[in-house]
Amino acid sequence: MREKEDDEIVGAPLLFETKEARFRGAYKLFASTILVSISLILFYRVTNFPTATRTESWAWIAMLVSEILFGLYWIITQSVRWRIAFQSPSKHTLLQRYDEEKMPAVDIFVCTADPKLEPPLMVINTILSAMAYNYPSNKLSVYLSDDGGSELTFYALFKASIFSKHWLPFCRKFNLQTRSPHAYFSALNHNYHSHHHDHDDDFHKQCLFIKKLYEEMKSDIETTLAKGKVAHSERNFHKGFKEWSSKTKKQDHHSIVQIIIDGRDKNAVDEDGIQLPRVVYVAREKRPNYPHHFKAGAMNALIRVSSEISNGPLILNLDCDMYPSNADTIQETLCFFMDESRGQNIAYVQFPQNYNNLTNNDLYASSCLATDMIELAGISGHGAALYCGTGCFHRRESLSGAHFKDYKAKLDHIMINTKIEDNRTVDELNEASKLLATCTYEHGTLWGKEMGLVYGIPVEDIASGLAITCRGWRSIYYNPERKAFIGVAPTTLDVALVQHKRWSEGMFQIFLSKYCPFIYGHAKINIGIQMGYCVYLLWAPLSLPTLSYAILPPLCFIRGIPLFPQPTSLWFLPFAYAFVANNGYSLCEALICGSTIKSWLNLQRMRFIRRTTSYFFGFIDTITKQLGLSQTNFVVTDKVVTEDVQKRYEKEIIDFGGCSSIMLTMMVTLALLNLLGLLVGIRRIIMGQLIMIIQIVISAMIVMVNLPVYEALFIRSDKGSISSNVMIKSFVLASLACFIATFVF
Ligand SMILES: O=c1ccn([C@@H]2O[C@H](COP(=O)(O)OP(=O)(O)O[C@H]3O[C@H](CO)[C@@H](O)[C@H](O)[C@H]3O)[C@@H](O)[C@H]2O)c(=O)[nH]1
Ligand SMILES: [Mn+2]
Repeated sequence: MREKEDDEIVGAPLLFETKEARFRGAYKLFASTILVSISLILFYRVTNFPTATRTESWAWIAMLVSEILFGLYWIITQSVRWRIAFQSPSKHTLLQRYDEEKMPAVDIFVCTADPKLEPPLMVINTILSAMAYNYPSNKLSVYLSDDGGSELTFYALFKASIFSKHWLPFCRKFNLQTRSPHAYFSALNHNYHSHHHDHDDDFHKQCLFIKKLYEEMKSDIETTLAKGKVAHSERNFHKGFKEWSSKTKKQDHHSIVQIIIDGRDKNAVDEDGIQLPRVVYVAREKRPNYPHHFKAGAMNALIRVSSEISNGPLILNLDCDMYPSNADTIQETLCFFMDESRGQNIAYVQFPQNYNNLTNNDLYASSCLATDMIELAGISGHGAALYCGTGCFHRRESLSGAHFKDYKAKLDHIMINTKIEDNRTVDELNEASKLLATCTYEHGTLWGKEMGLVYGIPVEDIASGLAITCRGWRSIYYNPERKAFIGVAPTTLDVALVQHKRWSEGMFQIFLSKYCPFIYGHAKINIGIQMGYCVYLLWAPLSLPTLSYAILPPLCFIRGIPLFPQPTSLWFLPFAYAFVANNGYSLCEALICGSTIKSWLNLQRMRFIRRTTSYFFGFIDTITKQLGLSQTNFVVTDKVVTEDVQKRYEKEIIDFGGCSSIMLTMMVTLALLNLLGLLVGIRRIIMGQLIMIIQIVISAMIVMVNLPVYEALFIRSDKGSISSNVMIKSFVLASLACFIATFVF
């Protein structure tokens, strides 16, 4: 019987196809020329070592070390450009081959951490779009993990569960693609007339009605939020509110599990009489003396709680600010997992992160187009994907810690639903689940080590993905034409830098920990994957060569020390080539990926600022943590913006407001130093010291990138500009550096 089934599948269309990018040969040729120029640069450094003064020798050594580091990093980045793989799933083949009965149940996890930083309205928009997936609702369960332990969030979720009774039928009836009410209504406001339902009277009426319901819910939630507590009259509508008392605090409360919509309840239906998906609120127990392991802890509690309630074999993990924006994503993803010949060893399918609030030229370079279209697909070419914490579908088994070989031994079926009929009441299920979400539950277990997400690293996602890959699983990166998930990008420099500091720090921590891909992955994953991971893990140390390139050239101008060859010398060529080829290539890559020249320039600015601030302080903090001087933290990014900030953001004016003063001081000091260097350098060139030309170009580039910094220092006076306090500090520091360079060394 079994054989016959296999026979039928042989020769049948595949559920997904993998294609490799073209022109790889040409690229390899081009990359080799850069490699040659890098080697020549290093050769030049070693053979032309200056011995005249000690200062000169030290400066030279610093340049040599920086160039070695840049060179090594460049080699690492080649791994993700070697074998770029694009995936194309075939939803139609899937639907032809499997009927709904055979499809696996999907548990969707949404994490939120604080009702002030992450507005409940945003959270429920994500929940509502997840509930509205075009998928049999008896197979969908949506879990909200609330690390804020807030009744305000619970209230919003409860309200959303009522609104969903209208929203879901509406989405179905008019086959909406965007199923986040907020996103849908905002888009509708912008281009109502271009909407194809324009003349449809029925649509028009219903749309107005639903919109009114949404507005009412929104205003209820906002009023409650403003009051800071749920009104007495409202509390009577759900017994779940009893879980909160005046003593409940964010970091000190018992575990709360409330099934708000019970997927088995025949009365839990929408306006069309169709079953609603299950909705569960979870706030794991928090106590002051117990570490809660941030998002990783929340995810692990959800894995356990959901296994008790629905136990879907597939898990979709979302941040509260990432809403599903394509109703068919689950089916597309199933093409990978359910492919008969290649699906069994896939642990997870990761989608890229997209944002709906980017400015025309992506002011803070949040979109990472080249990363999404090329680099991540480049790791995929080696058979793995980076798990990025959101927009990722996991096989429950692999996420929970199974090794592929054990899994294979256990079952050779494609995803099957293992949940057996459960006759327990909602209250019984709530109580049973609560026990899985207590502070002590994990004591003496392998949770956070070999089971679930890994603890102790602020980018729990990357480390966990790596651990899963090393357990023998493959993973897929899929970047579909129509965006699958859309989130919120930072709208101030501060948030952008804090986020990158956490990332660079967490990733470097992975590199230094036992999870270092070269060691942990040795003999388990191929070298392409090991290197691919390191493209990101090494952001923090990359700050050091960047800083020396930003500091030494201007200081050496002042002293009159040349660091690069004469423009008339042949040695000038490899430097010039490496510079032009790298930047030219990066620009082409960006343009091919659909970016504009201006966005590319913004990316260069943000890269410079990130490397010299976020990554540098990330580096320092990682080192102090290694020495045991401080502890891991997870600074949740603020997703709320004031009108003032929003206006500046829309006008693409950099908002320096709120920036940590140490990061700002660093930024301004470097900007001033290079401005000064440039002026002195120009004087030297005029005096005929042509040898300074490369140094001048470097400083000139840094000055160009920093134009908005000078503007914020000397011209602007709005709230997003730089305070005089920081300006004075930076002036003193920059002058001190010049003074030391001139007189001390
Ligand atoms: O104690 C915590 C802290 C955070 N979160 C949630 O984690 C998510 C990510 O937090 P956010 O502040 O938005 O961080 P980002 O920098 O935007 O997140 C990126 O980086 C994180 C790792 O640093 C990944 O976990 C995320 O998926 C990825 O989107 C949010 O949904 C939070 O609610 C928790 O549930 N509990
Ligand atoms: Mn986020």
